[in-house]
Amino acid sequence: MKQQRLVLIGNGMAGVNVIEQILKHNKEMYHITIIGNEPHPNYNRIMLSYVLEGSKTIDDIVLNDHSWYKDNQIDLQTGTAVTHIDTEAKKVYTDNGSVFSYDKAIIATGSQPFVLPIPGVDKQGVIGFRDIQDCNQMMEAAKTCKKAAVIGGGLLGLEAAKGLVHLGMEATVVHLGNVLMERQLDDIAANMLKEELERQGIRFAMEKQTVELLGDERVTGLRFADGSVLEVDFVVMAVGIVPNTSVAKASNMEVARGIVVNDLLQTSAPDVYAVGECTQHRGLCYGLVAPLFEQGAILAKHLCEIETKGYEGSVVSTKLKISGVDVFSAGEFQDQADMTIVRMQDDWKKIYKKILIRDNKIVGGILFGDVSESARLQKLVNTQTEMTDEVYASIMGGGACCGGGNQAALVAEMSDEEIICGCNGVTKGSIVTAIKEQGCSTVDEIKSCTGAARSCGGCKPMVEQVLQYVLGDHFDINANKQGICGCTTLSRDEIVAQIQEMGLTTIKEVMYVLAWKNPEGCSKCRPALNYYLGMIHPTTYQDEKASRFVNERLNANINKDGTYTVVPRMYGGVTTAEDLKKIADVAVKYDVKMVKMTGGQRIDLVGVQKEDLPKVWAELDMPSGYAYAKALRTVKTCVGSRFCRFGTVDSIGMGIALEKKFERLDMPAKFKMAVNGCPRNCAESCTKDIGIVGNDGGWEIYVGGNGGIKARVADLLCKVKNDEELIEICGAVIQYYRETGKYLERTSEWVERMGLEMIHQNVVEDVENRQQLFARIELALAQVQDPWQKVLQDQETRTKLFEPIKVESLS
Ligand SMILES: Cc1cc2nc3c(=O)[nH]c(=O)nc-3n(C[C@H](O)[C@H](O)[C@H](O)COP(=O)(O)OP(=O)(O)OC[C@H]3O[C@@H](n4cnc5c(N)ncnc54)[C@H](O)[C@@H]3O)c2cc1C
Ligand SMILES: NC(=O)c1ccc[n+]([C@@H]2O[C@H](COP(=O)([O-])OP(=O)(O)OC[C@H]3O[C@@H](n4cnc5c(N)ncnc54)[C@H](O)[C@@H]3O)[C@@H](O)[C@H]2O)c1
Ligand code: SF4
Ligand code: FES
Repeated sequence: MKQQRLVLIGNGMAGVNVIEQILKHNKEMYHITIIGNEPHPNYNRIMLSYVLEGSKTIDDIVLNDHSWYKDNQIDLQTGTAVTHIDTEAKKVYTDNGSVFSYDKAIIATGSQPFVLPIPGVDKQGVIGFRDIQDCNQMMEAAKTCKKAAVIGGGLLGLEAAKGLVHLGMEATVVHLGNVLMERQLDDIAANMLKEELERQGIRFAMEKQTVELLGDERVTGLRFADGSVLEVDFVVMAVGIVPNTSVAKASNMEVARGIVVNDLLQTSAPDVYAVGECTQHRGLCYGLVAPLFEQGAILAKHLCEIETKGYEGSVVSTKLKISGVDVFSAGEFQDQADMTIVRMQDDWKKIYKKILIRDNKIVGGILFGDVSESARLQKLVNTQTEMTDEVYASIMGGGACCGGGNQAALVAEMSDEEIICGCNGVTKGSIVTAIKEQGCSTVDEIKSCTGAARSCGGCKPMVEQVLQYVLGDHFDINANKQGICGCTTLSRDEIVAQIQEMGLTTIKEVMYVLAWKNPEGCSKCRPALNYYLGMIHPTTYQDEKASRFVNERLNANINKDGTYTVVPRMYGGVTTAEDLKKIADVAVKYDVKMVKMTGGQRIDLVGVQKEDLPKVWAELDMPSGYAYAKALRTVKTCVGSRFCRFGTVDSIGMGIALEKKFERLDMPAKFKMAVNGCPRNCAESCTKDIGIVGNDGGWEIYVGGNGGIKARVADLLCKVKNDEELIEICGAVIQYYRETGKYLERTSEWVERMGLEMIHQNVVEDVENRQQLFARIELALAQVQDPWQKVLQDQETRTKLFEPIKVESLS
């Protein structure tokens, strides 16, 4: 049979998903041309929020690279905009003069950001957030701009604001109404959300109508209807979207808000279909991916001449993609007179759950703080399931309901066409096929085979349920589990729990009792176990030097030429003429190759021979700077109130006090601090594990900053009024990190994993818990001793570790 020519206009998520499905149904039926005006191959637009937030790169979000088009003999035209279609001659015209004939055409041109019709929107520094180019522009702007306004407190605006805060900008969300995400949340959930986002550093200007963007060429501020002004140097417009209908309009097709389509996604022109955000179906335009995939599944079948029932519309659900903030909303969300509402609000744990019931059928729901049942709630809303005691118990918690059994029943009832992974449009049927025909037996295998669970991860519990449903007893939920290394399938938390519960005291014992595959362990698990055991048993554990990395064994940093670097401590970055003299004398005497200032305000003696290390340390007679250790490295300070005219507090004094207090203690990874005398932040608190800034007569405490390979701006944890509280909270944060961090996990990752809220709850709000953490860190600190003092007093260690091996001459 002769191949028909299929032209897809728009190389985005909805259109390419249709093509993927057509290729699955019938690879031979069409010769396919895809015309897209972006310069990139198809990518996952929803992941742009993660790119901005820094947890993904552009490469990570490409869905189909150029080889996919080539392998499927698809003619891809990038950077090409379609101008119009001659629907009688069946030709597609583009802005570069090329023309493509078709038998069938699909318009999938998506939407564009709505731009407020106010003066100044065309100034430099004002953008929407829709594509890779916008994302790149925001990342570039963050290098020079300081203050951003995000107009619009919907899903996009909030995700953009969080991304900008991550990039180091001060971001204010300017919102028209008095509640955020008013299309998905009721007042209670919206207020909880706002509080949480404020804690994460986002600022809000609520009930503000922007009437003008100020500035000459470049934006300098926003003027509001009430006359007030917000000074900014960058603006992101996130006030909604408008379907891209220009191609359809120029081709005389029926267009309302979107391109009008029927249940088979047919437009008013013969053989021209439309799918995705550009469409209007039964009066509705959608702005989320799940409905677009549902439309796509139907269109692909129809184009492959497979019988299908038409598209009847979708019940939408949303999940905000901001780490540490769990919000989910599905279906209806505002109380109505004809509804019964089930509501649970826990202000202490910051959890809110609401189920909306009409005629005893579940028609909507909101989850905040605990979204573990989101997939289930979504399904209940989609199928308008009857409310029962069991459903109540499983969603609201506290009941003995066996969620698993019900989940299984839910999965069994789902049709093959139902979408399990909303982000990637993966149906139950595709997952079942991947299990039955491609032998997938773990979530990871399903992920790489079908794409399910590869974006927000919200569908993972449902994917597990499908695996359980198809494989029955053969499904091993633990098969997905990644142990801390190849020697075990146990996670960090499981190992720590077992050490505590079973009272395990040595590395060997842990490996034996917990059935390590490799009885000797490996270079990954041995140092980790050494750390966990030391952290759990601070007074009794005998540190196993042999299980530490070489730098820590020798208390010095090894260089690539086999020499070592010596870094003496300089508390708070302050030194004395006497110490400088000693450093100079040692450098001359031991022929040190380089004397270098470090970024942490101290001095590196680079290029010391191994055998000279004990002598160098003895002559320096200064404390070790721990530059080799997974422990507190430096506390960087600014001049502060002692000399600086802006200084509001004694940052040097506090820096020295903190460094003396918390030095030498083992932590999961290296740890850096900084103390600043005012918000000018000369000592860069924002990139430190704990950063402290003097402000308003007190201190601000920031956590989770990192200036290294994966830069992250620290989050404001809290503000305190006095020095004692500051030291206690810092101690509690460090101990909480020591007790819950994974070995080698920096606080930047730890804060993301735990969530700022959880850390705040444990070290700030719960005063009793904070004091207990502080008591435990005091106990651990009481055991530490300068390692070089120990070595200098121990001739056996000196000989074993540092003296050259003498080779006896045989002659
Ligand atoms: C930052 C961000 C985060 C999001 N997060 C989520 C989320 O978490 N969950 C969710 O469900 N949804 C989310 N969305 C919405 C989701 O991305 C869209 O619903 C989805 O991408 C729409 O798919 P589409 O194919 O209809 O449009 P698009 O993906 O926009 O694709 C349309 C393509 O057509 C091209 N085009 C337009 N006109 C022409 C022309 N004349 N000629 C050629 N090409 C043209 C466009 O450049 C574009 O590449 C997010 C959107 C953004 C911007
Ligand atoms: N996690 C997700 O699911 C996700 C993430 C990002 C984007 N999206 C989708 O992308 C699309 C665009 O998102 P969006 O947030 O721009 O759209 P939206 O329509 O959901 O929200 C726009 C917000 O801007 C506010 N607003 C309108 N005019 C304003 C004004 N003059 N000043 C201040 N605020 C004003 C509205 O009250 C509304 O809350 C939507 O379809 C959304 O669903 C989804
Ligand atoms: S942070 Fe403030 S107090 Fe410290 S040196 Fe800079 S300007 Fe002075
Ligand atoms: S629903 Fe987001 S990854 Fe599946």
